[in-house]
Parts: sequence; C-alpha cells; structure tokens
Amino acid sequence: MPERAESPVPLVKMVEIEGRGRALVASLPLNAGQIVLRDSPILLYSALPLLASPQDARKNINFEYCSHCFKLISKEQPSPSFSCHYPGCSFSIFCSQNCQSLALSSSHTPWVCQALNQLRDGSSQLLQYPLDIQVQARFLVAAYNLAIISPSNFQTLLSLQGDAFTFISSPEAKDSVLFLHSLVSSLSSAPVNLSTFGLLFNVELTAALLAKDKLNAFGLMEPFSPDKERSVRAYGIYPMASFFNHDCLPNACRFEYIDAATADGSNVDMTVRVIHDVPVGQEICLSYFPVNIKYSERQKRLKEDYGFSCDCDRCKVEANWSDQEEDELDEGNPDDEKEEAMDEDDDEEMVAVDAGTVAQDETDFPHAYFFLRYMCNKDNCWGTLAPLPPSDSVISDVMECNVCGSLQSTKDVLDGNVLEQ
Ligand SMILES: C[S@@+](CC[C@H](N)C(=O)[O-])C[C@H]1O[C@@H](n2cnc3c(N)ncnc32)[C@H](O)[C@@H]1O
Repeated sequence: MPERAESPVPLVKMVEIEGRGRALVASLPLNAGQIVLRDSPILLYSALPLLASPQDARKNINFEYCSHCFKLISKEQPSPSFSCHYPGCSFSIFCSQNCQSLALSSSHTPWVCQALNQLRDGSSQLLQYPLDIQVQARFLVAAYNLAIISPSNFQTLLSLQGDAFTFISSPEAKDSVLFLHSLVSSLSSAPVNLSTFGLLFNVELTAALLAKDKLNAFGLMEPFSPDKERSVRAYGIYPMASFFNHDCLPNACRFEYIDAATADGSNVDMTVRVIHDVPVGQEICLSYFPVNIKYSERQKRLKEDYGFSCDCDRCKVEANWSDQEEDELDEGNPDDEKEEAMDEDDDEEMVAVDAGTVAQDETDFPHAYFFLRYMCNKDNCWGTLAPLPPSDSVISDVMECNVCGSLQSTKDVLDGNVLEQ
C-alpha cells in the first residue's frame, strides 16, 4: 500500500458546477500520482444477499469475511475468529477482538443484530424478490442504525445527492421501495426517533436513502483473477469521495487495499490518485466503471444508474461513431463475453486498443493515448494505471493498476509487458 502523502493543505476543494452539481477541483497544481484524497467510509455493508447463510454463501469457499472491516478471514488461519455475543446470531464473525468490540458499538449493535435476524426469519417474503432487494435491506438497516450511532454521519448521508423521486423511477422500483419500507417498519423496535432530524419515518425517507446509496455507494471488490468475474464484497459510503463526478477518460482513479494487514480498520479507506499532472482549478473526475466500455453502454448505465447523460470529450467524439465503428473496436477484444467492473458486475462490452490502432485512428480516436498509457494491459483486467505517489515532487516511473495491483514501468506499459504482481 503506497504511503500516504501528507499535504499541509487540502489538494482538492468542492465547487458547484452548473449541470454537474457539486464537484471536486484541484486547489493546487497536482503532480501525476499525487494522492488527492484519503477517505474513510461512514457506512459499510455486505454485498452478500441477506438470506445466504454463511454455509450457503461460502459453499466450496474456504474463507469468510470480517463482518466489521470485511477483511478476509481464512478458515485455516491459526488465530481464532471472534463471533457476535448476542443470542441467536450465528451470522457475524470478526477478524479480531478489536473489530468485534468496535462492531458491537457501531456496525453490529443489538438493534442491527436483532433487525438482521428478524429479516432472515421473515424470509418467505424476501425470497419472492430479486437478490438485490436483500442487499438493499442490509443497506437500510445500516443506514437507520447510523442515525442511532452517529447522528452527524447520518446528516452527512442525508446531504448526499439523491432524492426519493430519483429512486422511484419505474413501477418496479416503486414496488421494491414499498416492500423494503414495509420490511423495516415491521422490525420489532423502531429504528430511531427521526424527529431529532426533523424527519418522519416514511416511504419517502426510505426511497431517498436508497437513492443516496444508488448514486454514491462504492463497491469494495474481490481481488482480481483473470479467469473469474470480479464481484463486490461490500459497499461503502465515502463522504468526500462521493463528490467526484464521472468522466469517461478520468484524470484520477481510486485504490483500496481491503485485505491489507492493518490493525486500525484503515483497510477500508479509499485513496484517490491523479493519473497525470492536473492544473489548478481543473475538475478531478473518476470513471464510475471500467474505461473500456463502449459509448452506447456507458450512456445507458450513466442514465439508468446515475440519471445523467455524459457529454465528456470522449463521448462527444464517440457520439458520432456508427454502430459499425463501435463494433469494429469491440472486435479487437479477445474475450467479448468476459465482464469486469470496478463496482458492479453488470453486462458491458469491452473495447480493446493497441499501439497500431492509436497510430491509425488518431483523428477519429484522439483519446486512444489514454488507453495505451493508462489502461492495464494484463489479460481481462481493464484497470486504470496511476503512477505511485511522487517522492520529493519527482514523478514515479512505476505505474500501479487499481484492479489487478500489478506494478509496471511506464516503458513496459507502452511496450505491453506486465512487470510485477
Ligand atoms: C456521486 S455523485 C457526484 C457528486 C454530485 N455532483 C453532487 O452534487 O453531490 C453522482 C451524481 O453527480 C452527477 N454527475 C456525476 N458526473 C456527472 C457528469 N459527468 N455530468 C453531469 N452530472 C454528473 C449526477 O447527478 C450523478 O448522479
């Protein structure tokens, strides 16, 4: 895990940009690789469906996750894991005594434990809905618990983008919200007295919380494996990182090291590094999904999942491409069927590019340089490469991939060689 580069002044500041809402811009000129943000989640929840018992969910898998910090716990590890003390709770285990005691007063309070067990007991209703609904039920329990354990973090969650109207965009979504709200309402003890926030516990609030989750949650991914679809292990709400807008050719990317050997819970922290120099005042953007997805698919996802149409420089160029041009690029992909995603494992198609394509299509495809220079060339990875943080303002020649974690020299990237895992 690269060392945190401490800066005496914040390197990004929040501004309002017409048509894009709140955004983060460089408050100083930034050097390639510089860490512009390190953010801790205010809320984390498992991406596993609620009704998957540890046994079902882990069939043939020789590990479990800490229910607090989501670090992998190998069943073969010599040290014991720690369980929840509440009666009847067989679902939560912790990687250390520290995580256990933190969880019992924060992420896994008696209310959470009881709520999750009650939802599992009433499983027949949940089983009639898609698995996503079970994960959303976990989010709601975590969100209403936040109101109890940390009113200030709950206020922060409420201040993020997303309202009830955003979420209830279709009859199916409305039906899911009504069902999820009825589930939370049926819990034996009320989640919290929301009047302290000037709020009523009603369907609109539940829908607004779900919208905030949909627009702002980051997926903490399982480690990369070239022959397996990458899945989400947990979702987190990161209060500052939530202000990064999207660009299809981003100038920054995020790194997490979820299985890093840390004792203080910082394994779930996110760091964001700029991938090349950025002048003062320029907006810092992430890509909300891997950069190799084709234009029509990107537009569809951004509209459906985030409610906007992207008009970044890359989209402006690709909007004029014919279907055939999009498909021609797609043909270069050795494994069209393979899906890979930064945060969600939805269908998407790949765009592959090589040095030949760059030279040939420079006019039609001016952003090809980005793919050559900043997209990982490891098989089926499609991660983004950022230089390691600069030392004494000297830009590193080693690029790190934010998906497979490989380290490659700039020369190797351009030559297509993977250097080191
Ligand atoms: C994670 S939030 C980013 C921060 C948000 N702008 C705010 O004001 O809180 C995601 C939302 O930001 C807006 N957004 C992100 N990227 C955008 C872009 N390239 N163009 C327009 N709106 C964008 C969309 O409304 C999207 O649902």
